[in-house]
Amino acid sequence: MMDGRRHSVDIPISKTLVALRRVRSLRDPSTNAVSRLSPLIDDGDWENGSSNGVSLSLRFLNASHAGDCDGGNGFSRSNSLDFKGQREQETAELELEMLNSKMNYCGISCQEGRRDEQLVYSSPKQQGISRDKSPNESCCSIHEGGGLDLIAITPPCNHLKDGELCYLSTALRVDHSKSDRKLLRKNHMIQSGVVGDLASHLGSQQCSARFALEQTTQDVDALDNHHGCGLRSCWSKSPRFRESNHYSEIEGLPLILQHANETDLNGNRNIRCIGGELSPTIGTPRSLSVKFRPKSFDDLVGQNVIRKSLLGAISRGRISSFYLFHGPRGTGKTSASRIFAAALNCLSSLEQKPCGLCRECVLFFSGRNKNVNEVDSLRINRAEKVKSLVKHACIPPISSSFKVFIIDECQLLHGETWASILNSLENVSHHVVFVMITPDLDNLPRSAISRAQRYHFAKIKDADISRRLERICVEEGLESEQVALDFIATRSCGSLRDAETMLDQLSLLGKKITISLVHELTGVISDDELLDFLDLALSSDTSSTVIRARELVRTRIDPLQLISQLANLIMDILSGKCELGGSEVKTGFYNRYTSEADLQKLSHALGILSETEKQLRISKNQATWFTAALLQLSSVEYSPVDTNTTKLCTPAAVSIRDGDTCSTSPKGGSLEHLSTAGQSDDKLYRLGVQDDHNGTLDSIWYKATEMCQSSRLKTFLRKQGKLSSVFVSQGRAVAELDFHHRDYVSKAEKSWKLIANSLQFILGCNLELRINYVPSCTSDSMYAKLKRSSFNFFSCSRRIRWKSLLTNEQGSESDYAEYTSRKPMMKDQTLTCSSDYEPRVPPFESCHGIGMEVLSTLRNSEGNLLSSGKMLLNRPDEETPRTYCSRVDSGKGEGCNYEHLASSTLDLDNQSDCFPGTRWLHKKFGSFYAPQQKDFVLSIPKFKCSEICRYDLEPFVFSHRRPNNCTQATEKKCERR
Ligand SMILES: Nc1ncnc2c1ncn2[C@@H]1O[C@H](COP(=O)(O)OP(=O)(O)OP(=O)(O)O)[C@@H](O)[C@H]1O
Ligand SMILES: [Zn+2]
Repeated sequence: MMDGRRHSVDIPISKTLVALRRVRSLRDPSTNAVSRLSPLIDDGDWENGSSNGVSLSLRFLNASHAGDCDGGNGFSRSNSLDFKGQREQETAELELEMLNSKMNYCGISCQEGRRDEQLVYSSPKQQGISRDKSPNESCCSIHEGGGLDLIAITPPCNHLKDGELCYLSTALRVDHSKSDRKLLRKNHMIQSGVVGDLASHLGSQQCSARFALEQTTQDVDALDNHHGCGLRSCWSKSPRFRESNHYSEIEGLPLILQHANETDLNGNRNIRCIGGELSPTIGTPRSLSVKFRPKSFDDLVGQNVIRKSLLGAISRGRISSFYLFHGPRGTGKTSASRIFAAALNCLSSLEQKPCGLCRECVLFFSGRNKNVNEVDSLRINRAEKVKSLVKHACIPPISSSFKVFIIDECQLLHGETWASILNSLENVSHHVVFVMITPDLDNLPRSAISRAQRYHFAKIKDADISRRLERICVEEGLESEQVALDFIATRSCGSLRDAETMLDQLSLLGKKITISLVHELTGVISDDELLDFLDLALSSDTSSTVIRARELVRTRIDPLQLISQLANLIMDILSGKCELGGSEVKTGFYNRYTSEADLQKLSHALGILSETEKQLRISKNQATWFTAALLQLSSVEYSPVDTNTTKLCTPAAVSIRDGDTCSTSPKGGSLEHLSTAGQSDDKLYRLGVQDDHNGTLDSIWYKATEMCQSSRLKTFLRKQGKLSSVFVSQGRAVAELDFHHRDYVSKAEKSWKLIANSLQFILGCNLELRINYVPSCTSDSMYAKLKRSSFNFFSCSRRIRWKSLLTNEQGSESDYAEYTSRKPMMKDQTLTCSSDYEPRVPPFESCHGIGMEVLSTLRNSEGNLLSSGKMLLNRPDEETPRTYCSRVDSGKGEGCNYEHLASSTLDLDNQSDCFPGTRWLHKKFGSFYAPQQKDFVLSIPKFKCSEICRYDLEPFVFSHRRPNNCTQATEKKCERR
C-alpha cells in the first residue's frame, strides 16, 4: 500500500523546478499548511517521463493515510458512478474540443483500483499522451510541450471519519508559453474546465476526490476546501472561476445569465448537505428563499407529479427537446428547471438524480457547467441574438449529456424569437433541451404551447407551505408559533417564495414569530377581531359599526384589505372551511349563524363586499365607501322565495308606475320606500338620494329632464316618457322609463347616455336604465306579467319587447326575437363585466360540470353601473360547452340558453358573427376553470366587436366553489379541469 498512491506527472524539468518554488511560495501564512506538501514533494520521484520532459510522481506519505481515506481499501476503490462509462467518449470530446481551440489541455483522472489509468491530453504540439496503467495507483499526469508548471497536492486524509467527504485536490499551475498566450488571445478564448471531478461514495464511507484543472491565460488556482482533509486550511480562498461560455463570448454580451453568487451558494450548500459541513467560503445568502432553494426533486415541495414525471423521463431516456413550466409565481418552476437540468446531466446510476456528488453535479451546483445556460429572454428578442442562440444550440454538448437552455419569463419573447426557436427545434441535436418558464401561459403562442411538454406548477397547499416554514425555522433556529406559520401560509396564496419572504422579514425582528407579530407586519386584524367586526356589521347596530369601522381605518387597517379579509372570511364560512371549535369568538359566531337565512345573509354580504371592493379600488374616499358597505350588510334580509334577485318588475313596481304615491313615495319620503309595497321581505334602502327631491317618480323625472341641454329633447322626454319605477338596492338604482311608441323608444335610446347620467346625478348612485315600449292600452296586470317574463340581462336600455301585446298576452320568445331591435343599442361604450359568484346548482339542469352563478355588471365608460344580472354557467365538458343564464328578474330559476340571451339583450345585428353567444362565452370563460385553486383571476382580453359596438371586458375575479350536488364523477371531471 505504501506505493499504492502515486501521482505521476510528466513535465519539463526546468518548469518543474519553478513549480516547486511556487509551491513553497504558496504557503498559507496563517496555517503554514503548505508545509504539509513539503513531505509530499520531498517524497516525489523525479523521472524521465518523455523524451523532453520529466515525470514527477508523488506518493502518499504512507499507506495508512490512504487507507483512512478510502476505508482501508485504498483510495482507488472509489466509486466513480457512471463517470467511467462515459469517460472514453467524453475524453474524446474533450480532446477534440481542446484541439479545436488550440489549447493545451491537461487531464487528470482518478481511477478505481480495477481500472487505474492515467489520462493525459495534450495539444498537437505536445510530445505525447501517456497512459499509465498501474493498479492501485492514482495518478496525475501532465504533458505540456510549451511549458507547464504543475503543483500536485495530495492532502493527508488522516482525519476522515465515516460519512465525511474527503477532497483530494490537485492544484495546478499552468503557464503557457508566450506563443500559446498569443494564440489564446487571438482566439478570444478563455477556457476553464474541470477535467476530472470524482466524488466517491462507498457504503458509509464517502470519499470524494476532486481534481480541478483550470487553464487560462493567467495563473489559475483550483482549490477546494474541506475539513478533515485539511484543505481548508491550506487554501483560504474560494475557487477562482472564469466562466467559459462560447455563446456569450462569441457575442460579447452575456446573454446567458450566470448566477454566480447564487449557484456558488447552491454549490456550497449542496456540498455542505452531502458532507454535512458548512463551507467556509459561503457568503451569507441574501434571503431565506435563496438559501432554501430546492437542490433536488426531493426538496421540491408539493409538485410530486411533476417530480415523478421528470424523473421518469430521465430514467426512460425519453427526453423531449422542449419543456414548458408554467404556473403561479413562487411555486418552484425555476428551481425545478435547474434541478431537471442537473438531473439530465447527472452521472449517477442511481434513481435519485441529481446526486450532487458526481462530476457533473458538482460542476453544476458550483455554477460552472457550461452546458446549462440560463438565457435572458429580453435580450434574445433581437434577431442576431436569437440566431446566435440557435447556432449555439445546434452544437452538441461537449462534456455533458445534455445542453440545457433555461428561458425564464418566456412570455416576454417576441413572435419572431419564438418562431426562430421553434423552427430550430427540429435541427438541434437530440441532446439539446429547452426549458421555458412562464407564469402566464395565455400569452404564449399556440404553436409553442402545442409543441411543448407542459408542466403546470400548481399553487402549493397551505399545509405544505406551513410544514416547509416549520422546517426552515428549525434549521434557522427561529422560534415560532405554529398558528403564525399557518397564517403566513394562508396569506401567501400558494406561493412558497412569498411565504419564505414573509418569514424572512419576520425573522429580522429577532423575536419569536407570533401570530400577533404576523398580523402587525401584514396589517391585518386577527380572525377573532374580524369575526367580532363582522358580527357587529351584520347586526343593526349602526352607530357601533360606524365607530368601530372608523377606529379600524384610523389606526392601521387599509379598508380595501379589510374588505377583502371580510370577504374571505365569509367565503370560508360559506364553504364550511371554518369549522366549529377554536376560539370562543369563533364558536359564538358559528352558533349564531347557522340557519339558511343566516347563510343567505352572509352570501348577500359577500356580494356587497365584493362590489365595494371594486368601488374602493377606484375611489378616493375609501373610508366612506367602506362604512357605507358595512351598513348595507345588516340591511340584507332573508327572503325564502328568492333572495338572490333584485325585484325590478314586480306587480309592486306596476303600482309605483302608476304613481301610487301612497305606497311608493310617501311625503318627504326617500327612495327606500318607493317600491316596498307588497314586498316587505325585501328591504330596499336608499343610498345617497338627495332630500330636496320629494321622492316621487314624476319629480325625479322632471329634475332629470331639466338637465337636458336641448329643449327639444327635454320636451320630448317630458311629454312622451314616463319614469315608471326606480328601485334602489344595494347601492344601485334601476330606473325604468316607458314610452308608448316604438319610435319614441328608438329616439330615447339615442340619448340614453344623457338620460342615464341625469338620473344618476339626481339619485346619487349607480344606475341601470331600462327603456321600455309599453303600449298605452296595456293593463297593469298584463304589463306586470309581460315584464316578468322579459329578459333583462346586460340591459342598459330596452326597446320593443312585445309587439303583439294586445293579441298575445303572454308573449313568446319568437315574438321577442321578432321585435328585438336590430340596431346597436350602445355605441362606443365600455362594457365592464365584473363578477361575483355563488356556486349554485343550475336550477334547470342536473349538474354535469361546474355550475357557477355569476353576477355580471355592465358599466359605462365612466365606470357607472348600468346594468347587472346573474347568469348561471354550466359547462358539462370540454367538447360540448353549454352555458346557461338565469334571468336576473325571474326569481324562479328559469334559465335560457345564453346564446339567445346574449343576442337578445345585446341586440346585435349579426349575432352569429359578432357575438356568437355561447361560443363567445366559451372562448372567454373556457380557460378560467381552475378548480384546484380556490381563488383565481380570469383576465379577459379586450373583446372587439368592431362593426357593432365596442366592449372592453375588465378582468373578472372569481372565487370558485363546487356545487353542492357535484357527484363523484363530476368531482373527477372538475379535478381534471
Ligand atoms: N415547490 C417548491 N419547493 C421548494 N421551494 C420552493 C418551491 N417553490 C418555490 N420555492 C421557494 O421559492 C423560491 C423561488 O422559487 P422559484 O424561483 O423556483 O419559483 P418560480 O415558480 O420560478 O417563481 P417565478 O415564476 O416568480 O420565477 C425558491 O428559492 C424556494 O425557496
Ligand atoms: Zn450527479
